[in-house]
Amino acid sequence: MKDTAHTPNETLRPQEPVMQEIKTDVLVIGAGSGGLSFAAGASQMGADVTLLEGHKMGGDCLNFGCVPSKALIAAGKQAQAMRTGETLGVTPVLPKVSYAEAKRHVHRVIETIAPVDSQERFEGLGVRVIREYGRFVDKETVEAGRYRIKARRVVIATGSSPFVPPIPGLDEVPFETNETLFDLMEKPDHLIVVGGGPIGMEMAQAHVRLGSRVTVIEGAKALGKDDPEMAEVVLKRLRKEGVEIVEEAQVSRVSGKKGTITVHTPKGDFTGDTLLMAVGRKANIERLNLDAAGIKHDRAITVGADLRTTNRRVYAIGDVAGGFQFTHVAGYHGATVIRPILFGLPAKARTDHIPWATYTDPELAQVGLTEAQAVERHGKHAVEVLRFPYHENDRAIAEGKTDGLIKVMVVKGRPVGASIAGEKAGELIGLWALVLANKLKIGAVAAMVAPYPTLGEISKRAAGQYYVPRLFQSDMVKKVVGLVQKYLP
Ligand SMILES: Cc1cc2nc3c(=O)[nH]c(=O)nc-3n(C[C@H](O)[C@H](O)[C@H](O)COP(=O)(O)OP(=O)(O)OC[C@H]3O[C@@H](n4cnc5c(N)ncnc54)[C@H](O)[C@@H]3O)c2cc1C
Ligand SMILES: NC(=O)c1ccc[n+]([C@@H]2O[C@H](COP(=O)([O-])OP(=O)(O)OC[C@H]3O[C@@H](n4cnc5c(N)ncnc54)[C@H](O)[C@@H]3O)[C@@H](O)[C@H]2O)c1
Repeated sequence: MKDTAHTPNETLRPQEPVMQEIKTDVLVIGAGSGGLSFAAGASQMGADVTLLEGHKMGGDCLNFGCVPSKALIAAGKQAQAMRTGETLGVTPVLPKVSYAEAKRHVHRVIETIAPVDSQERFEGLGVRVIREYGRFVDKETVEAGRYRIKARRVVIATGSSPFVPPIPGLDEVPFETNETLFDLMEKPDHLIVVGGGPIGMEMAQAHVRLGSRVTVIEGAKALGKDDPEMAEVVLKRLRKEGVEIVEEAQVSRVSGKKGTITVHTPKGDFTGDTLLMAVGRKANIERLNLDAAGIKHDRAITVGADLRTTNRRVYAIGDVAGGFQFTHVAGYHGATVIRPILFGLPAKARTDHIPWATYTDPELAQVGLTEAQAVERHGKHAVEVLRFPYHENDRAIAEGKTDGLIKVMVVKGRPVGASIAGEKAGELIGLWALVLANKLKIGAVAAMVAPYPTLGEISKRAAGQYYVPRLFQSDMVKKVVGLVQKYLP
């Protein structure tokens, strides 16, 4: 026998990995929308940045979220365009849909965008990228694989994962989440979606358009985070396209097996061949060992408006910080913490100017307060609600996209919120996000000249409503005009 020089103890124990120490200005944990935004900015401004990613570069948005969902929605939109158009003189046809090809489109879109979020790109920017999960071992040290990292500041950007509720029977049936759905290559015959939030409704419409039967089971109200009047515009269209939407139907039990799955609710039992769970998110905090670093958390990490945790050296941004869960919010958080971390200057993240959009057709978009929130915050008498419908917009009429409306909530001449349901609502809300971000008066929008004929004119027309009672229904204005006309040469 060869070599018996080691002790018996050593033979039993695998060799300890040699820990490599790293000292860095900033350690970023998580390479999703938030972590990457921060890392790109901080490294280009001269900071020594180390970035940990345990799974895929780009995080949820690129791999399992915004990007694949919008790509699949695009396939559904194309199929729907072929089914419609009779009123425009174009004979509709029944589209031949290859679900697998639509999914290949999804994967190609991810691959096309992936280089922007890649390890190579970030290393090119000077970021030290380590492909490991990180966990705190004390207040200023994080371990990741064979690395022990000490950082002056830490940014936690570990995002969120699909929340799977403890519904009886769910552990015994196969189900999809946003992490598996985009790899499913076989078209569901009957997709049961549990959860009528943005994920559920976007995927419900994409699937019904691609030829699946779809039932959405919602425990409360579908699209319940939006203004109900605006949400109804979308729900009406989805129902018209064949999506069955069952509201106030909290799922009590799930039963069945692969291919035949039944969801039991107080409103009845619903059976399909594929189940998608889309009932919200849970923050990715389990692996972080937050207690070792003195970082307070409940379901998400506790932060103040400055995005600082209870450990003063550590910040939390994006989905893991609770609050709004959107890619643009994660990016905004990343940009916000650049100031304190790189320059030692104070910075606070605002929430009053954050827009969001749900990419159903028609789209649903919001910034600031909804009508109900504005009334609750400012009182019924202080809030003026300006409205304008799509069916009075010439471009919408020309294109046959007349479902929808805009509502703008104004307090003392300043918009505090805007809601749009209709064609390209996600694009149109940008103007109102600018207004709210800069606390502009409604007059700024009324003074804008919008090109004719554009959907964007709905914003100007809504703003114009502010002046209708003040100019067109005012006895005083009429008196002044009468007087001036009397003496004007
Ligand atoms: C189906 C779907 C559609 C969506 N559509 C939109 C949309 O259209 N528009 C929009 O604005 N938002 C959308 N979102 C939300 C958006 O994806 C998230 O808000 C965004 O990705 C959050 O970014 P983040 O940086 O906080 O986290 P993530 O993007 O989730 O990134 C976190 C990263 O951290 C990594 N990580 C976790 N723990 C550790 C650890 N301990 N160590 C190292 N790495 C770790 C993860 O692997 C992940 O890569 C959608 C979400 C879903 C699920
Ligand atoms: N277009 C976008 O920007 C976009 C798209 C998708 C997701 N997202 C982000 O991802 C987040 C998560 O989306 P989501 O749709 O999973 O969550 P969500 O929390 O917005 O909606 C989940 C829905 O599931 C319902 N629900 C919960 N438990 C249930 C049960 N047992 N039975 C029946 N219904 C139940 C809730 O009442 C709720 O309406 C969103 O809040 C959003 O921030 C954004």
